[in-house]
Amino acid sequence: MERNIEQAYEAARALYAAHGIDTDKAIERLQSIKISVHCWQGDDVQGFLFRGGELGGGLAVTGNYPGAARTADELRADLEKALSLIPGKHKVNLHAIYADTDEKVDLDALEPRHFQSWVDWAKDQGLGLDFNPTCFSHPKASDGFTLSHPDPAVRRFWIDHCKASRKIGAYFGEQLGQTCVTNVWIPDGFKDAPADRLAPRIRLKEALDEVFAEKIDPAVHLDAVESKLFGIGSEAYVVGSHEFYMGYAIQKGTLLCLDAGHFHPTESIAGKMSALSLFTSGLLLHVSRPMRWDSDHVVILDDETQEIARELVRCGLLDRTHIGLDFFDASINRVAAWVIGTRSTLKALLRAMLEPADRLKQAELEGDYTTRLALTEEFKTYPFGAVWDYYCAKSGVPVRETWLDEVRAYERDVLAKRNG
Ligand SMILES: C[C@H](O)[C@H](O)[C@@H](O)C(=O)CO
Ligand SMILES: [Mn+2]
Repeated sequence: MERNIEQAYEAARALYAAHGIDTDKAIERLQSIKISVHCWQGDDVQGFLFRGGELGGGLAVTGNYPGAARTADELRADLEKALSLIPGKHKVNLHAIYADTDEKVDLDALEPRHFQSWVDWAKDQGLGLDFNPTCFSHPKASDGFTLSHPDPAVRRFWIDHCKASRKIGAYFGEQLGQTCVTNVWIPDGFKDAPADRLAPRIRLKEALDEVFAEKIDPAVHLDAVESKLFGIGSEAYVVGSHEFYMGYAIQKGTLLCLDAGHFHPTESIAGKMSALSLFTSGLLLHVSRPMRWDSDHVVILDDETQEIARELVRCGLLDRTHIGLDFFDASINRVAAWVIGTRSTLKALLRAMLEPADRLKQAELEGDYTTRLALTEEFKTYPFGAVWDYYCAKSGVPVRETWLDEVRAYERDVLAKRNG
């Protein structure tokens, strides 16, 4: 390790130690945290099952940066490159459309064997896997409804797909010895004001009950449900709203997924976590960056991400929260997008671990809001960057922006050679 990195770390360690904050312990803790890195940033949510099809479900990816992965091998190579530039051991989050098979198989007939190459790769790389049924970008979802569809035959198809997805998730968990979270998100909703808000929700509840009917060992597999306020084409009404899934998760014991882009623009998921922790079995986060709407921008170290990390640390939620990423930006290098989003999320967590949380809570209890505000502000310029640099160096990944050179070299040698 470079001497100046060590020296800066020693100075930072002393500054934090003066407040009773152990930087070595914070690093150790950060090292144990797994971020679930979403595969779909690598190919603009295309997948491999129905290549060339339109992206559905009201999702939109803008940009035409060259080098998107076209095959599972390319996507894995890109993920490997990104993960080699991120400290720690993490998970990869797959959607069902990322099945790696030559068979012509529809979503309702998917089996674990269609994902064997992913499992072998994850084993080899020491990674965990998470999973998602893909309830969009399919002819049976073209009218905007899946699990809550009024036609029982269409509903049946999506129920069977979600059941198949849980089996695949359970296989991941068994094979990899790491709990797999399978998250159900559906786009169902109306563009304009519905005449009946209740009936689709009754159908969705019944469909989910059937999907989750088979019990799976929670050590290998956990279910999550993800709400959304609105989507493109479902501006007026979304069947799986926050209230719907909050109720469902609490009643049925599934994880509740909070996507940072799925609420009103001024509504923060950080503000919800403490309350939900009292009533849910756990949370899944989709850390994302909405800009004016659910635009899925790459996560950065902004106030919202910092506040999410703070809540995880200060409320002691790290052990029961699964942290996933969800963004897709095709206007920049896609490997860089993963690196920026994941490193920023980890930085936010480290920074939160290096705050004088006990002191702040004590000041608050005593009604000393002056100290609370003063310390909060002063700690923003404490040298957490020196601790982060040291952690990166110690983990054998590039320090500061030097990772970009590696991405540029990969772009030149690999990504630029892909066309079509
Ligand atoms: C690919 C989607 O982003 C993802 O499945 C879902 O989590 C979502 O956030 C939809 O807006
Ligand atoms: Mn999401």
